Amino acid sequence: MDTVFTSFYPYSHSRNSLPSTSPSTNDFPSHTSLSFAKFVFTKQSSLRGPFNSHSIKVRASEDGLIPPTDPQNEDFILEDVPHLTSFLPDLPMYTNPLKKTQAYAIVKQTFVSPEDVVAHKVVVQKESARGVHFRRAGPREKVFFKSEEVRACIVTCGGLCPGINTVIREIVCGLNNMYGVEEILGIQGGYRGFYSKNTVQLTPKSVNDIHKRGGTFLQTSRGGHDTNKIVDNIQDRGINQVYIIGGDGTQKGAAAIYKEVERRGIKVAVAGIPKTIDNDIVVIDKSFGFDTAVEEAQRAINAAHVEVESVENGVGIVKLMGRYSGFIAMHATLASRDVDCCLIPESPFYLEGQGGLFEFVEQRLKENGHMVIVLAEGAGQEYVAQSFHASAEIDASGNRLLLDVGLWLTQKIKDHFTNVRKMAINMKYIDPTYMIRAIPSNASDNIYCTLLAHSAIHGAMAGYTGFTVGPVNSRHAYIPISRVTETTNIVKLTDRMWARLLASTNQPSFLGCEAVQERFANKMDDDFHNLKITSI
Ligand SMILES: Nc1ncnc2c1ncn2[C@@H]1O[C@H](COP(=O)(O)OP(=O)(O)OP(=O)(O)O)[C@@H](O)[C@H]1O
Ligand SMILES: O=P(O)(O)OC[C@H]1O[C@](O)(CO)[C@@H](O)[C@@H]1O
Ligand SMILES: [Mg+2]
Repeated sequence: MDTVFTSFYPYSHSRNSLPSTSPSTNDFPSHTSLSFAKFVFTKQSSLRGPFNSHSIKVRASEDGLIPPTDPQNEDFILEDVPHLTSFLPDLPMYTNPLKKTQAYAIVKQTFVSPEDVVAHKVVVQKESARGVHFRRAGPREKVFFKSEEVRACIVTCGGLCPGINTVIREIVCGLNNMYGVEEILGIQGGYRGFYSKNTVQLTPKSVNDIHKRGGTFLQTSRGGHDTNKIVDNIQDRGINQVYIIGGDGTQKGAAAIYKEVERRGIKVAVAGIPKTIDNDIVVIDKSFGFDTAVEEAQRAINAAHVEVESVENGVGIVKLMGRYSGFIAMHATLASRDVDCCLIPESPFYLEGQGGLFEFVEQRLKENGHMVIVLAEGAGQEYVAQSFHASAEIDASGNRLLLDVGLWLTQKIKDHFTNVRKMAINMKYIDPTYMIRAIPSNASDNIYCTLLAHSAIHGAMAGYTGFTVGPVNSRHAYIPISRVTETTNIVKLTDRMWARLLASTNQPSFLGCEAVQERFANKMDDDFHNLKITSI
């Protein structure tokens, strides 16, 4: 049976208290300097997901490496992030200047222990395996950049999201105030800005109040990722820390940049900060700006409710963002209490017949005289495509462009009640799509953005690269980029949250129809997401 060894400590216990002379020699273990690292092991059969580049896989018998016998650590997995020393083994390291800064002068425990890890799953049973862990984010005692040597850049890609400007501001202010970094460049207009636009110099002064505005101070774009041109540009400009803010597509781009940097063997730390209004990035608890968007969605839902309760047989439809993941719609519905029915991409629905949407609308109109439907933009796309005979279009990044399910549903309900039921209804369709993401972040998202920015800075300064930061069970962690791009976060219909929504709205689950049941059965397995994407 294969045994998997994972490097656990960047340096051994005895080496944690390194002399404060700087630069010190690098004693980071490379993949081969196994004697410095403590290993934990697990049986390969118990592993889920791919290994990142910092996991070490060896056959004990082939390599003659016998793991320390530690029954306590059996089944403990560290999904570690790459480090610059894995391809630049002789990099010098320095004492972290943080302790000398105003902010951290009296902090009791300034540095995160290299032993600190964050558990992926916190609900366990007595007999559970210890499972997957990520390296805890935060400042390290030793850094791999001298402050005056750092030349950082920030880029924002993909769609907007509340809080992007806060992240930009806090990267600039954090680098400057905590590490004394002066050279920070803004890459304008997304990935293509690396090679097609001039950079802007970012200072704490120039970004001082950008967090009060929505959007991105640096502008954004889709498409235009050309890895070679980007890395050429990074080299030409002497950039050695790259902070990349964006969604799943952006993180894939960040992984490609990291790999090319590693191939060229240049000292450049690549840090990803996950951004997605749809909350569709896996592993992390929640994406920044999500709460703000849900809050803003309340205004649209409230408007719909006011409109429909003021007329006879009022039916309100509110369309919210959510390409493949219905989190915004689900959370906005749960928060509002004015919503009668929530339709999301993950949950199939049908219109006609017993247990269908038309029947439910009629029932609610009879009971209450009005009703509100919240609709995620990605819901029911296959029906809309059939009705409109539309061909698939994609954006510059290759994302499928969605058809307007809100308009489609509005028309379907109108037709049904006017022509079939001969019943007058008052339809109100509200489409606040961009309004919920084009606003500044709320108070809690602002704090969250600050933590993300700081975690990214500490990680890059400590020499980590090819990582994404984010909270895992409320603790910020460094997560290998590949881990957050391999799959997409979707609402699991089998989880209690969706059951809570159904229990709150008392809407039909739409499982009465045979065709839906068949699709639902397919969706229940882990491949649901892939099935969904290809089927629409
Ligand atoms: N597989 C990939 N490899 C390299 N770059 C990619 C990849 N997918 C997307 N990108 C690049 O990442 C950038 C953003 O991608 P995309 O438009 O899909 O937005 P996103 O980051 O997923 O954000 P959002 O959640 O707002 O859609 C684009 O410039 C695109 O070219
Ligand atoms: O900004 P664009 O290109 O119109 O894209 C909108 C899409 O971006 C997102 O906000 C994030 O992926 C989706 O919810 C939405 O479908
Ligand atoms: Mg995306």
